[in-house]
Amino acid sequence: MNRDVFLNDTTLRDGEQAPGVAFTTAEKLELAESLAAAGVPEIEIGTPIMGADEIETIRTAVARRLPARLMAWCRMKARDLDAAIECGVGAVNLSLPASDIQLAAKLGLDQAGALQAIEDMVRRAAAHGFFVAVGCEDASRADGDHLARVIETAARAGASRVRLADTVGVLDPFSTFELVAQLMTKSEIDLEFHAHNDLGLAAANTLAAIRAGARHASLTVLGLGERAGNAALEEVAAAMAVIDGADTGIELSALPDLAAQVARAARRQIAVTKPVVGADVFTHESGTHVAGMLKDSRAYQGLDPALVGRCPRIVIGKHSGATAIARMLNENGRDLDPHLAAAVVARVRRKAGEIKSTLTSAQLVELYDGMCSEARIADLAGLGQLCDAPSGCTVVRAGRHQ
Ligand SMILES: CC(=O)SCCNC(=O)CCNC(=O)[C@H](O)C(C)(C)COP(=O)(O)OP(=O)(O)OC[C@H]1O[C@@H](n2cnc3c(N)ncnc32)[C@H](O)[C@@H]1OP(=O)(O)O
Ligand SMILES: O=C(O)CCC(=O)C(=O)O
Repeated sequence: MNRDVFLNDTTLRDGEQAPGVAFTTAEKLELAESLAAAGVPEIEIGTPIMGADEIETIRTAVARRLPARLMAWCRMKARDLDAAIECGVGAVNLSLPASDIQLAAKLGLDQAGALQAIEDMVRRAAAHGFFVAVGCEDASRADGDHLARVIETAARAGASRVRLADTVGVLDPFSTFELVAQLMTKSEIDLEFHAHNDLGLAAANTLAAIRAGARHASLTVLGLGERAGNAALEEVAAAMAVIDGADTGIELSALPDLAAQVARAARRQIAVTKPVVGADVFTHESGTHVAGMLKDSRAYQGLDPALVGRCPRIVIGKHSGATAIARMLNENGRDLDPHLAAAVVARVRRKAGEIKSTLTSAQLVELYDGMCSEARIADLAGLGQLCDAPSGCTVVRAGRHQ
Protein backbone atom coordinates (compact mmCIF):
# COMPACT_ATOMS: atom_id res chain seq x y z
CA MET A 1 0.00 0.00 0.00
CA ASN A 2 1.73 3.19 -1.12
CA ARG A 3 1.37 6.29 0.95
CA ASP A 4 2.36 9.82 0.36
CA VAL A 5 4.35 10.38 3.52
CA PHE A 6 6.87 13.12 4.12
CA LEU A 7 9.48 12.74 6.78
CA ASN A 8 10.73 15.76 8.66
CA ASP A 9 14.02 15.22 10.42
CA THR A 10 14.50 17.17 13.62
CA THR A 11 17.85 15.73 14.72
CA LEU A 12 19.31 19.22 14.54
CA ARG A 13 16.54 20.69 16.71
CA ASP A 14 14.89 18.15 19.05
CA GLY A 15 17.86 15.80 18.65
CA GLU A 16 20.18 18.50 19.90
CA GLN A 17 17.87 19.07 22.89
CA ALA A 18 19.00 15.67 24.23
CA PRO A 19 20.93 16.18 27.47
CA GLY A 20 24.49 17.24 26.82
CA VAL A 21 24.27 17.19 23.05
CA ALA A 22 25.78 20.27 21.41
CA PHE A 23 26.60 20.13 17.73
CA THR A 24 29.25 22.46 16.38
CA THR A 25 28.40 24.57 13.38
CA ALA A 26 30.53 22.33 11.19
CA GLU A 27 28.76 19.23 12.50
CA LYS A 28 25.34 20.78 11.93
CA LEU A 29 26.20 21.68 8.38
CA GLU A 30 27.67 18.25 7.63
CA LEU A 31 24.65 16.56 9.17
CA ALA A 32 22.28 18.74 7.18
CA GLU A 33 24.19 17.81 4.01
CA SER A 34 24.01 14.12 4.86
CA LEU A 35 20.33 14.24 5.73
CA ALA A 36 19.55 15.93 2.44
CA ALA A 37 21.77 13.51 0.55
CA ALA A 38 19.90 10.62 2.18
CA GLY A 39 16.68 11.97 0.71
CA VAL A 40 15.17 13.61 3.79
CA PRO A 41 12.80 16.16 2.25
CA GLU A 42 12.52 18.51 5.22
CA ILE A 43 14.99 19.33 7.97
CA GLU A 44 14.14 21.17 11.17
CA ILE A 45 17.42 22.97 11.23
CA GLY A 46 17.36 24.76 14.58
CA THR A 47 15.91 27.36 16.90
CA PRO A 48 16.83 30.88 15.73
CA ILE A 49 15.86 32.58 19.00
CA MET A 50 18.77 30.76 20.67
CA GLY A 51 20.95 33.58 19.43
CA ALA A 52 23.49 34.89 16.97
CA ASP A 53 25.50 31.66 16.60
CA GLU A 54 22.42 29.60 15.83
CA ILE A 55 21.19 32.21 13.37
CA GLU A 56 24.58 32.26 11.63
CA THR A 57 24.65 28.45 11.44
CA ILE A 58 21.17 28.38 9.94
CA ARG A 59 22.05 31.16 7.50
CA THR A 60 25.04 29.14 6.33
CA ALA A 61 22.91 26.04 5.90
CA VAL A 62 20.37 28.05 3.91
CA ALA A 63 23.18 29.38 1.70
CA ARG A 64 24.15 25.80 0.81
CA ARG A 65 20.87 25.40 -1.07
CA LEU A 66 20.41 21.84 0.01
CA PRO A 67 17.80 19.75 -1.79
CA ALA A 68 15.56 19.81 1.30
CA ARG A 69 13.23 22.32 2.87
CA LEU A 70 14.84 23.92 5.92
CA MET A 71 12.44 24.75 8.71
CA ALA A 72 13.13 26.83 11.81
CA TRP A 73 11.50 26.07 15.14
CA CYS A 74 9.91 29.06 16.86
CA ARG A 75 7.82 29.67 19.91
CA MET A 76 4.55 31.43 19.17
CA LYS A 77 6.30 34.76 19.62
CA ALA A 78 7.06 37.70 17.35
CA ARG A 79 10.69 37.85 18.38
CA ASP A 80 11.18 34.18 17.53
CA LEU A 81 9.71 34.85 14.11
CA ASP A 82 11.97 37.87 13.68
CA ALA A 83 14.96 35.67 14.43
CA ALA A 84 13.76 33.15 11.83
CA ILE A 85 13.48 35.98 9.30
CA GLU A 86 17.13 36.83 9.96
CA CYS A 87 18.07 33.25 9.09
CA GLY A 88 16.59 33.38 5.61
CA VAL A 89 14.71 30.10 5.98
CA GLY A 90 11.53 29.61 3.99
CA ALA A 91 9.61 27.57 6.56
CA VAL A 92 8.78 27.94 10.23
CA ASN A 93 7.16 25.73 12.79
CA LEU A 94 5.37 28.01 15.25
CA SER A 95 4.83 26.12 18.45
CA LEU A 96 2.38 26.61 21.27
CA PRO A 97 1.22 24.20 23.95
CA ALA A 98 -2.18 22.69 23.25
CA SER A 99 -2.86 21.16 26.65
CA ASP A 100 -4.40 23.12 29.48
CA ILE A 101 -1.64 21.84 31.76
CA GLN A 102 1.11 23.40 29.67
CA LEU A 103 -0.82 26.51 28.69
CA ALA A 104 -1.31 27.31 32.34
CA ALA A 105 2.08 26.17 33.64
CA LYS A 106 4.24 27.68 30.95
CA LEU A 107 2.32 30.64 29.68
CA GLY A 108 -0.55 31.48 32.02
CA LEU A 109 -2.83 31.36 28.98
CA ASP A 110 -6.33 29.97 28.60
CA GLN A 111 -7.65 28.29 25.44
CA ALA A 112 -9.08 31.51 24.01
CA GLY A 113 -5.78 33.29 24.53
CA ALA A 114 -3.97 30.44 22.81
CA LEU A 115 -6.26 30.62 19.78
CA GLN A 116 -5.70 34.36 19.55
CA ALA A 117 -1.92 33.95 19.71
CA ILE A 118 -2.05 31.35 16.94
CA GLU A 119 -4.25 33.51 14.78
CA ASP A 120 -1.98 36.55 15.16
CA MET A 121 1.34 34.78 14.72
CA VAL A 122 0.33 32.56 11.83
CA ARG A 123 -1.06 35.53 9.93
CA ARG A 124 2.14 37.42 10.57
CA ALA A 125 4.35 34.53 9.40
CA ALA A 126 2.20 33.81 6.35
CA ALA A 127 2.21 37.48 5.41
CA HIS A 128 5.97 37.32 5.44
CA GLY A 129 5.82 34.51 2.91
CA PHE A 130 6.81 31.64 5.17
CA PHE A 131 5.58 28.12 4.72
CA VAL A 132 3.91 27.84 8.12
CA ALA A 133 3.40 24.80 10.27
CA VAL A 134 1.84 25.08 13.70
CA GLY A 135 3.29 22.87 16.39
CA CYS A 136 0.86 21.71 19.06
CA GLU A 137 3.06 20.88 21.97
CA ASP A 138 1.49 18.33 24.34
CA ALA A 139 -1.35 17.66 21.89
CA SER A 140 -1.71 14.16 23.35
CA ARG A 141 -2.96 15.59 26.65
CA ALA A 142 -4.99 18.40 25.12
CA ASP A 143 -8.72 18.84 25.26
CA GLY A 144 -10.00 17.37 21.96
CA ASP A 145 -12.36 20.24 21.18
CA HIS A 146 -9.63 22.80 21.76
CA LEU A 147 -7.27 20.84 19.55
CA ALA A 148 -9.84 20.85 16.77
CA ARG A 149 -10.23 24.60 17.17
CA VAL A 150 -6.46 25.06 17.08
CA ILE A 151 -6.31 23.21 13.78
CA GLU A 152 -9.17 25.20 12.34
CA THR A 153 -7.68 28.49 13.51
CA ALA A 154 -4.24 27.63 12.16
CA ALA A 155 -5.64 26.64 8.78
CA ARG A 156 -7.80 29.74 8.53
CA ALA A 157 -4.88 31.99 9.42
CA GLY A 158 -2.72 30.55 6.66
CA ALA A 159 -0.86 27.56 8.10
CA SER A 160 -0.20 24.66 5.73
CA ARG A 161 0.22 22.00 8.36
CA VAL A 162 -0.37 21.21 12.01
CA ARG A 163 2.03 19.11 14.04
CA LEU A 164 0.60 17.01 16.83
CA ALA A 165 3.22 16.38 19.46
CA ASP A 166 3.08 13.59 22.01
CA THR A 167 5.47 15.70 24.01
CA VAL A 168 5.63 13.53 27.11
CA GLY A 169 5.27 10.21 25.29
CA VAL A 170 2.04 8.95 26.79
CA LEU A 171 0.23 7.67 23.70
CA ASP A 172 0.13 4.11 22.45
CA PRO A 173 -0.56 3.08 18.85
CA PHE A 174 -4.29 2.65 19.50
CA SER A 175 -4.79 6.03 21.14
CA THR A 176 -2.57 7.66 18.51
CA PHE A 177 -4.66 6.19 15.72
CA GLU A 178 -7.86 7.35 17.39
CA LEU A 179 -6.54 10.88 17.99
CA VAL A 180 -5.31 11.38 14.44
CA ALA A 181 -8.29 9.70 12.77
CA GLN A 182 -10.65 11.88 14.79
CA LEU A 183 -8.85 15.08 13.84
CA MET A 184 -8.67 14.02 10.20
CA THR A 185 -12.46 14.16 10.08
CA LYS A 186 -12.41 17.77 11.23
CA SER A 187 -10.02 19.47 8.85
CA GLU A 188 -8.43 19.23 5.46
CA ILE A 189 -5.08 20.57 6.59
CA ASP A 190 -2.08 18.23 6.57
CA LEU A 191 -1.25 16.71 9.92
CA GLU A 192 2.20 15.79 11.18
CA PHE A 193 2.99 13.56 14.13
CA HIS A 194 5.90 14.09 16.51
CA ALA A 195 6.44 11.27 18.99
CA HIS A 196 8.49 10.87 22.13
CA ASN A 197 9.80 7.52 23.24
CA ASP A 198 9.24 7.59 26.99
CA LEU A 199 7.38 4.27 26.83
CA GLY A 200 9.34 2.87 23.90
CA LEU A 201 6.41 3.41 21.54
CA ALA A 202 7.57 6.36 19.45
CA ALA A 203 8.09 4.51 16.17
CA ALA A 204 4.93 2.43 16.61
CA ASN A 205 2.91 5.53 17.41
CA THR A 206 4.31 7.29 14.37
CA LEU A 207 3.25 4.42 12.13
CA ALA A 208 -0.19 4.47 13.74
CA ALA A 209 -0.49 8.19 13.06
CA ILE A 210 0.44 7.63 9.44
CA ARG A 211 -2.09 4.81 9.15
CA ALA A 212 -4.71 7.17 10.53
CA GLY A 213 -3.95 9.72 7.83
CA ALA A 214 -1.07 11.90 9.00
CA ARG A 215 1.01 12.72 5.92
CA HIS A 216 4.05 14.00 7.79
CA ALA A 217 6.18 12.50 10.53
CA SER A 218 8.76 14.27 12.64
CA LEU A 219 11.76 12.06 13.44
CA THR A 220 15.37 12.07 14.51
CA VAL A 221 18.31 9.90 13.56
CA LEU A 222 18.82 7.27 16.30
CA GLY A 223 15.75 8.69 18.01
CA LEU A 224 18.04 11.30 19.58
CA GLY A 225 15.98 13.84 21.48
CA GLU A 226 14.62 15.05 24.79
CA ARG A 227 14.70 12.38 27.57
CA ALA A 228 14.07 8.97 25.95
CA GLY A 229 14.17 10.65 22.57
CA ASN A 230 11.94 10.69 19.52
CA ALA A 231 10.86 8.22 16.87
CA ALA A 232 13.95 7.12 14.99
CA LEU A 233 14.18 8.11 11.34
CA GLU A 234 15.85 4.82 10.45
CA GLU A 235 13.18 2.74 12.19
CA VAL A 236 10.23 4.54 10.70
CA ALA A 237 11.72 4.71 7.19
CA ALA A 238 12.59 0.99 7.24
CA ALA A 239 9.25 0.00 8.77
CA MET A 240 7.36 2.01 6.18
CA ALA A 241 9.28 0.26 3.41
CA VAL A 242 8.94 -3.25 4.85
CA ILE A 243 5.44 -3.11 6.28
CA ASP A 244 3.63 -0.69 4.01
CA GLY A 245 5.81 -0.91 0.92
CA ALA A 246 5.78 2.88 1.02
CA ASP A 247 8.37 5.04 -0.64
CA THR A 248 9.40 7.80 1.72
CA GLY A 249 12.15 8.98 -0.59
CA ILE A 250 14.76 8.02 2.01
CA GLU A 251 17.80 6.17 0.70
CA LEU A 252 17.70 3.36 3.24
CA SER A 253 21.23 2.20 2.56
CA ALA A 254 22.48 5.63 3.68
CA LEU A 255 21.03 5.18 7.17
CA PRO A 256 23.91 3.31 8.88
CA ASP A 257 26.46 5.96 7.94
CA LEU A 258 24.05 8.71 8.87
CA ALA A 259 23.51 7.10 12.27
CA ALA A 260 27.25 6.78 12.83
CA GLN A 261 27.74 10.42 11.91
CA VAL A 262 25.03 11.56 14.33
CA ALA A 263 26.40 9.32 17.10
CA ARG A 264 29.87 10.81 16.66
CA ALA A 265 28.63 14.37 16.70
CA ALA A 266 26.34 13.69 19.67
CA ARG A 267 29.06 11.77 21.54
CA ARG A 268 26.61 8.90 21.97
CA GLN A 269 27.10 5.16 21.59
CA ILE A 270 24.80 3.23 19.28
CA ALA A 271 23.31 0.32 21.21
CA VAL A 272 24.21 -2.96 19.51
CA THR A 273 20.51 -3.81 19.50
CA LYS A 274 19.39 -0.52 17.92
CA PRO A 275 17.07 -1.53 15.09
CA VAL A 276 18.41 -1.08 11.56
CA VAL A 277 21.78 0.42 12.54
CA GLY A 278 22.96 -1.44 15.68
CA ALA A 279 26.06 -3.64 15.35
CA ASP A 280 24.24 -6.88 16.24
CA VAL A 281 20.89 -6.52 14.55
CA PHE A 282 21.83 -8.72 11.60
CA THR A 283 24.07 -11.08 13.61
CA HIS A 284 22.99 -14.66 14.29
CA GLU A 285 24.34 -17.07 16.89
CA SER A 286 21.62 -19.60 17.77
CA GLY A 287 22.21 -22.97 16.19
CA THR A 288 18.70 -23.58 14.89
CA HIS A 289 18.54 -20.10 13.40
CA VAL A 290 21.85 -20.40 11.61
CA ALA A 291 21.05 -23.87 10.31
CA GLY A 292 17.77 -22.50 8.90
CA MET A 293 19.31 -19.35 7.54
CA LEU A 294 22.02 -21.18 5.68
CA LYS A 295 19.25 -22.82 3.68
CA ASP A 296 17.16 -19.68 3.27
CA SER A 297 18.25 -16.37 4.76
CA ARG A 298 14.62 -15.27 5.07
CA ALA A 299 14.13 -17.87 7.80
CA TYR A 300 15.33 -15.44 10.44
CA GLN A 301 15.46 -12.08 8.70
CA GLY A 302 12.30 -10.04 8.35
CA LEU A 303 14.26 -6.99 7.29
CA ASP A 304 16.67 -7.78 4.48
CA PRO A 305 20.00 -6.31 5.62
CA ALA A 306 20.87 -5.43 2.03
CA LEU A 307 17.92 -3.03 1.99
CA VAL A 308 19.66 -0.90 4.58
CA GLY A 309 23.18 -1.43 3.30
CA ARG A 310 24.10 -4.07 5.85
CA CYS A 311 25.33 -7.68 5.68
CA PRO A 312 24.20 -10.62 7.77
CA ARG A 313 26.81 -12.12 10.10
CA ILE A 314 27.07 -15.52 11.73
CA VAL A 315 28.97 -15.79 14.98
CA ILE A 316 30.01 -18.74 17.10
CA GLY A 317 28.95 -18.65 20.72
CA LYS A 318 27.19 -20.39 23.57
CA HIS A 319 24.13 -21.20 21.48
CA SER A 320 25.86 -22.41 18.32
CA GLY A 321 25.15 -25.77 16.76
CA ALA A 322 27.29 -28.03 14.60
CA THR A 323 26.13 -26.51 11.31
CA ALA A 324 27.42 -23.06 12.18
CA ILE A 325 30.63 -24.42 13.64
CA ALA A 326 31.27 -26.60 10.60
CA ARG A 327 30.76 -23.60 8.39
CA MET A 328 33.19 -21.40 10.23
CA LEU A 329 35.75 -24.19 10.37
CA ASN A 330 35.26 -24.74 6.67
CA GLU A 331 35.95 -21.08 6.00
CA ASN A 332 39.19 -21.61 7.85
CA GLY A 333 40.28 -24.64 5.89
CA ARG A 334 39.03 -27.40 8.17
CA ASP A 335 36.32 -30.01 7.86
CA LEU A 336 34.49 -30.73 11.07
CA ASP A 337 34.97 -34.40 11.85
CA PRO A 338 31.40 -35.69 12.32
CA HIS A 339 32.61 -37.95 15.15
CA LEU A 340 33.84 -34.90 17.01
CA ALA A 341 30.90 -32.63 16.23
CA ALA A 342 28.94 -33.06 19.46
CA ALA A 343 32.03 -32.68 21.60
CA VAL A 344 33.12 -29.59 19.70
CA VAL A 345 29.68 -28.02 20.17
CA ALA A 346 29.89 -28.72 23.90
CA ARG A 347 33.42 -27.38 24.15
CA VAL A 348 32.49 -24.22 22.24
CA ARG A 349 29.55 -23.72 24.59
CA ARG A 350 31.78 -24.01 27.62
CA LYS A 351 34.42 -21.70 26.16
CA ALA A 352 31.83 -19.04 25.28
CA GLY A 353 30.57 -19.22 28.84
CA GLU A 354 34.08 -18.81 30.20
CA ILE A 355 34.96 -15.83 28.05
CA LYS A 356 31.39 -14.48 28.12
CA SER A 357 31.62 -13.71 24.45
CA THR A 358 31.49 -15.13 21.00
CA LEU A 359 34.57 -16.97 19.76
CA THR A 360 36.73 -15.44 17.09
CA SER A 361 37.48 -17.71 14.16
CA ALA A 362 41.06 -18.00 15.49
CA GLN A 363 39.75 -19.17 18.88
CA LEU A 364 37.48 -21.70 17.23
CA VAL A 365 40.26 -23.03 15.05
CA GLU A 366 42.61 -23.29 18.03
CA LEU A 367 39.95 -25.11 20.03
CA TYR A 368 39.18 -27.50 17.18
CA ASP A 369 42.79 -28.20 16.32
CA GLY A 370 43.44 -28.91 19.98
CA MET A 371 40.56 -31.35 20.10
CA CYS A 372 41.79 -33.10 16.97
CA SER A 373 45.21 -33.52 18.58
CA GLU A 374 43.63 -34.90 21.73
CA ALA A 375 41.60 -37.29 19.63
CA ARG A 376 44.73 -38.48 17.81
CA ILE A 377 46.55 -39.02 21.11
CA ALA A 378 43.53 -40.86 22.45
CA ASP A 379 43.51 -43.00 19.31
CA LEU A 380 47.16 -43.81 19.66
CA ALA A 381 46.66 -44.70 23.28
CA GLY A 382 43.63 -46.77 22.31
CA LEU A 383 41.64 -45.01 24.94
CA GLY A 384 38.49 -44.03 23.16
CA GLN A 385 36.24 -41.13 22.39
CA LEU A 386 36.62 -37.51 23.30
CA CYS A 387 33.79 -36.49 25.52
CA ASP A 388 32.58 -33.39 27.14
CA ALA A 389 33.32 -33.36 30.82
CA PRO A 390 31.35 -31.07 33.08
CA SER A 391 34.32 -29.24 34.53
CA GLY A 392 36.90 -28.07 32.15
CA CYS A 393 39.12 -31.10 31.77
CA THR A 394 40.18 -32.72 28.53
CA VAL A 395 38.87 -36.15 28.60
CA VAL A 396 38.43 -39.37 26.84
CA ARG A 397 35.61 -41.77 27.19
CA ALA A 398 36.12 -45.40 26.40
CA GLY A 399 34.93 -46.72 23.18
CA ARG A 400 35.36 -44.28 20.60
CA HIS A 401 36.87 -42.27 17.72
CA GLN A 402 37.61 -45.00 15.37
C1 LIG B 1 8.85 20.25 23.66
C2 LIG B 1 9.94 20.96 22.98
O1 LIG B 1 10.91 20.38 22.67
S1 LIG B 1 9.72 22.56 22.60
C3 LIG B 1 11.33 23.12 22.16
C4 LIG B 1 11.90 23.96 23.23
N1 LIG B 1 13.27 24.22 22.94
C5 LIG B 1 14.08 24.75 23.83
O2 LIG B 1 13.70 25.15 24.91
C6 LIG B 1 15.54 24.81 23.47
C7 LIG B 1 16.03 26.20 23.25
N2 LIG B 1 15.59 27.12 24.27
C8 LIG B 1 16.28 28.23 24.59
O3 LIG B 1 17.35 28.50 24.09
C9 LIG B 1 15.66 29.16 25.56
O4 LIG B 1 14.79 28.49 26.45
C10 LIG B 1 14.89 30.29 24.82
C11 LIG B 1 15.86 31.13 24.00
C12 LIG B 1 13.82 29.72 23.88
C13 LIG B 1 14.17 31.17 25.80
O5 LIG B 1 15.11 31.55 26.77
P1 LIG B 1 14.72 32.53 27.97
O6 LIG B 1 14.22 33.80 27.41
O7 LIG B 1 15.91 32.60 28.85
O8 LIG B 1 13.44 31.88 28.69
P2 LIG B 1 13.32 30.57 29.54
O9 LIG B 1 13.93 29.43 28.81
O10 LIG B 1 13.81 30.78 30.93
O11 LIG B 1 11.75 30.40 29.63
C14 LIG B 1 10.99 30.10 28.52
C15 LIG B 1 10.15 31.27 28.09
O12 LIG B 1 9.51 30.92 26.87
C16 LIG B 1 8.10 31.04 27.01
N3 LIG B 1 7.54 30.01 26.16
C17 LIG B 1 7.73 28.68 26.24
N4 LIG B 1 7.10 28.06 25.23
C18 LIG B 1 6.50 29.04 24.53
C19 LIG B 1 5.72 29.01 23.37
N5 LIG B 1 5.49 27.88 22.75
N6 LIG B 1 5.27 30.17 22.88
C20 LIG B 1 5.55 31.34 23.50
N7 LIG B 1 6.30 31.41 24.60
C21 LIG B 1 6.77 30.28 25.09
C22 LIG B 1 7.86 30.83 28.49
O13 LIG B 1 6.64 31.35 28.87
C23 LIG B 1 9.02 31.58 29.07
O14 LIG B 1 8.71 32.93 28.95
P3 LIG B 1 9.16 34.03 30.06
O15 LIG B 1 10.66 34.09 29.94
O16 LIG B 1 8.49 35.26 29.60
O17 LIG B 1 8.70 33.48 31.34
O1 LIG C 1 5.45 22.00 18.87
C1 LIG C 1 6.30 21.39 18.25
O2 LIG C 1 6.77 21.76 17.21
C2 LIG C 1 6.82 20.13 18.85
C3 LIG C 1 7.73 20.46 19.95
C4 LIG C 1 8.31 19.23 20.54
O3 LIG C 1 9.43 18.88 20.25
C5 LIG C 1 7.48 18.42 21.42
O4 LIG C 1 6.40 18.86 21.78
O5 LIG C 1 7.93 17.34 21.80
